[in-house]
Amino acid sequence: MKNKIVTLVSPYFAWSDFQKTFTLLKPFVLQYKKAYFVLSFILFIQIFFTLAFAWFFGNLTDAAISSNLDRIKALVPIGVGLILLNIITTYIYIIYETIAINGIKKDLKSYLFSHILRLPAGKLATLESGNLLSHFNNDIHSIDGVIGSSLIELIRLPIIYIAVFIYLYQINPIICFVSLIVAPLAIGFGVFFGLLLRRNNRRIYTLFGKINTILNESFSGLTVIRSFTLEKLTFNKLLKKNDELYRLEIANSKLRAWFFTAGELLCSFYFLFSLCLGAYFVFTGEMTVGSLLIYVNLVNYLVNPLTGLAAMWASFQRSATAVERLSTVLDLEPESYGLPSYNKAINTVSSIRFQNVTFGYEYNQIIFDRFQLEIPVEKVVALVGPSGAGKSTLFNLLQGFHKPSEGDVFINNRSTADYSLEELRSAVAYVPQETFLFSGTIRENLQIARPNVTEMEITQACSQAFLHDYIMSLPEGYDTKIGERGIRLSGGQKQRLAIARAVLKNAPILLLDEATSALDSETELYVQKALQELMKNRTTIIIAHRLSTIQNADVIIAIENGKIVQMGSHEELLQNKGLYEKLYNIQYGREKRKPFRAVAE
Ligand SMILES: Nc1ncnc2c1ncn2[C@@H]1O[C@H](COP(=O)(O)OP(=O)(O)OP(=O)(O)O)[C@@H](O)[C@H]1O
Repeated sequence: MKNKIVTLVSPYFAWSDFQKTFTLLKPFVLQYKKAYFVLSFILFIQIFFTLAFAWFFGNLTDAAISSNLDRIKALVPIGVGLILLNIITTYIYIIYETIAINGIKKDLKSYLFSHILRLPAGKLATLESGNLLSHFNNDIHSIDGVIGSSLIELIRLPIIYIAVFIYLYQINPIICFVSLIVAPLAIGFGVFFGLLLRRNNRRIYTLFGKINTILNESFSGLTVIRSFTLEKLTFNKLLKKNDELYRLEIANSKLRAWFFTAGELLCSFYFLFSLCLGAYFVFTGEMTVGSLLIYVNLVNYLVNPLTGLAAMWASFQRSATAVERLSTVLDLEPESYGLPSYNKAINTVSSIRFQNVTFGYEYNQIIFDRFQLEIPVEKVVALVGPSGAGKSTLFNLLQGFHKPSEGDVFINNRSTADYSLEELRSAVAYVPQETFLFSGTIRENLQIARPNVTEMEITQACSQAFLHDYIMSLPEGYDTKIGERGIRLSGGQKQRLAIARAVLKNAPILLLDEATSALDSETELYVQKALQELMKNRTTIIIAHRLSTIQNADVIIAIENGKIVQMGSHEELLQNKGLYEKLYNIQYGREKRKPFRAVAE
């Protein structure tokens, strides 16, 4: 039986929830301890006001009934003073509460973003982009339950309950004791509804994430949606989730309505009961009318704190769900302590070596098994092989995006694990298959290559990438906006912009992931020329999809299933009947050998 109850309750209530929530938020809350100190101080003043106002009304009533004008005259300035002080403290309270809550949210947002930026590629790949956005847009905004007024209420409500209880006990102990009977009922209600709300909130937050993912994917994959006429399907997918969310929100509001109605009912009955009992005591002469007024003013504080605590519990459950979701990201170990920034510590490269590298992205997956490769420095090395052979994985290992489970990658006879991430990545210029452009101007997209690039370096790099003339033909030149809201660059122009970025980065190692899409021969020629300039005096590794582009490579390495099966020059490999010749024949056919050699001189 006991185990059954534990199993039933544990999804809703776990001590670890409290621990997790407070451990995660503690450092952020401590940053604003001054604000919390002011809020706590005001809290005590407000408790004093609550009692003082009740005392004021009661005494004023008694003074009026006994026609004591002097007493009335003495009480009026006290009432005015209390009102003024109350206004001032309320004002200060609002300001400091905003400072604390928004400050914590701001810090948490920055911390979360920097944490995500520092996560290893493998772990980041497991997180959905929609969920990541949802952490910023929904989860962080839902932590009020543990950092805002609810936290203050947690302190205020028990204190106000005790203070009012003691004060009213002096006036009439019997009515006070009735509140003790109501207390367990009020707390029970709150806990029950709070737990139900928690279950719904979990589902709601998961749906927020899913909806964000659908939206995110739809906007970035709009072309695919259109060409496969997936509009209706995508719309229905969103519609389904949206309906589900709507139903859950309605269910949530019904729960909240039940909860508040039950609380209200309890308070009203208790109020009515105490009023009748009080009226009876006035009738028997055991209480004055003024005392009854004090009672009427304060009696709600004997039940409200209890239902209030329950409401706070419900709000806590909401926040705990949000924290639970945030901790799925924050619990992941980042790969560096600080945020990497450009740091060119490796100026020249004397050796690059993969030594006994064993690696798989997932547990039990083996892509490389004791892989050995020495990359000749300041040469052009081309990697060829069928899809899935492991070419991109070699790039990932060299840049430290993933770490080998055994063995090591060495640069200048030093393990890449011993370089900081910023040293390692600043030594590599990577030209990906698809160039990513940030929204902003052409200049801004080039400036990201390295800090403090000069105007002259930018124009030189663009000239070297055969892009300068085109940029200058645009009305706003280098200030032309590109990216989401700007002009669209063609595939070849994007590639050349990526090459210009690599020229500006001026790193000793160049990694080129050749674009699979074929360019027209003129653009191809420009891209090839730009690349040849870029490759001078650098150690270049190219993943070649179109074999036409690598005939001049110093070494071609053919990889299959994570193993080197051939190595040599274009001519050497063509003469051997092996993987390279097979790939070459698939792409060009024997009869087309001649035109192949004419490209990109
Ligand atoms: N993030 C990942 N998680 C799990 N497996 C992966 C991941 N990335 C790649 N793989 C797997 O690793 C293997 C090697 O992939 P890799 O991308 O290195 O091949 P490739 O030779 O570059 O292929 P392509 O020429 O098609 O780009 C493949 O079987 C692929 O499915």
